[in-house]
Amino acid sequence: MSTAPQSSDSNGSRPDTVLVTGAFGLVGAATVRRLLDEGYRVAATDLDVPANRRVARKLGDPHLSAHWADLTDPNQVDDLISTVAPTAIVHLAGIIPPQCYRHPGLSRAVNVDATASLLRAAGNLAAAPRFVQASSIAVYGPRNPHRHNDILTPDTPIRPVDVYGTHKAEAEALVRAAPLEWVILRLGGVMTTTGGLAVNTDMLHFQAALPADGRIQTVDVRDVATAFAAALTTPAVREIFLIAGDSSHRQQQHQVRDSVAAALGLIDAFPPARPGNPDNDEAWFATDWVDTDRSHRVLAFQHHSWPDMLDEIRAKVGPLHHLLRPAAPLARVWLNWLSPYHGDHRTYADPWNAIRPRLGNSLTQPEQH
Ligand SMILES: Nc1nc2c(ncn2[C@@H]2O[C@H](COP(=O)(O)OP(=O)(O)O[C@H]3O[C@H](CO)[C@@H](O)[C@H](O)[C@@H]3O)[C@@H](O)[C@H]2O)c(=O)[nH]1
Repeated sequence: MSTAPQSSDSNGSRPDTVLVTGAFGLVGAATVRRLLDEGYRVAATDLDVPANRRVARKLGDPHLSAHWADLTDPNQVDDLISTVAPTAIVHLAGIIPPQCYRHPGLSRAVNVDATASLLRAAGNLAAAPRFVQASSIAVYGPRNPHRHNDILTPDTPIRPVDVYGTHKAEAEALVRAAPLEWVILRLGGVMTTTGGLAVNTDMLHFQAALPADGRIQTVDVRDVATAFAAALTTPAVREIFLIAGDSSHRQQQHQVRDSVAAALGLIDAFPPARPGNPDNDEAWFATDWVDTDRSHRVLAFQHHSWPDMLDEIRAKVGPLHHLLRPAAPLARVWLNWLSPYHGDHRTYADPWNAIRPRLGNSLTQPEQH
């Protein structure tokens, strides 16, 4: 059905068939594209929904096979693994914020239990595949920039407090205990220049809750894909890597959304966001700047700076920019209304409590106010 992938370089053997889970999501589609471009045979699995079928059709490639499966069903996982018999697995399937807050049970089923099923089924193969796990900076928990002068490293103690970070930390523990070669990538704020970010009212509500001055290190999804591809052959196994963009990606939350909106033509569309409370270490979101020296040295993935991403967005929007510009004041009124702080005149952001009425309790650990 397909030609054999190119042979390996001197660093290690190149996996024949790579199974990518969550293959038609934001990171998944970019990773599948990258692996196909590098000559891999890719077995892509995701939920059988129209949006995923559309992405699969767009990616269409003789070296790509789509396998529709619900990974929360251990029988479907067993069938998938025995059918594909992958030589490596890139495990991206996940439920991310804010959906995981609305559906904490589903989040556990996908982010933790499905990981356990995949590891168990992979362990039953004659040759255990390498397992590359998508994790997140969220495992470190809330980060008050007024308290922490340091940046995150793989050795910074984890302290997840929300559903997402807690489930990702549990999944990491399962992967680390498994008797196979593993690599864990903890991702920063993944961004794209081509659409594909799930921007909906829940997301805008959630974004508005975040402290304006919270630190976040963004990264282009294509660079994330490069990191996952490199993790398939790196000799540095049983290691955790932090994946974020170069120093131009070290930003505050408000800078990310304001600069993307401006690049789209929606200048000043976002009402001013609230600052975080310097005296409350818990009332911050679980993002920060990270040390990428080692990950970049080993995985060589940083190629798209933040200014370059904004230039690309501007170029793609083109003349539509002029049409969007007059819409900015209207967008501002709507976004103000969507904010969880609408009509509340306190000074500081209080993200976990602010999103609770709409999205439910996002915490697994009690806050210490
Ligand atoms: N097969 C299968 N796929 C699932 C399941 N649940 C979710 N998925 C798929 O998992 C994909 C997740 O993609 P997105 O929602 O677009 O998220 P992402 O931004 O690509 O998230 C990636 O990065 C996160 C860190 O930033 C990771 O936490 C996440 O696991 C993923 O790698 C989607 O295509 C979704 O259909 C399931 O039960 N079975």
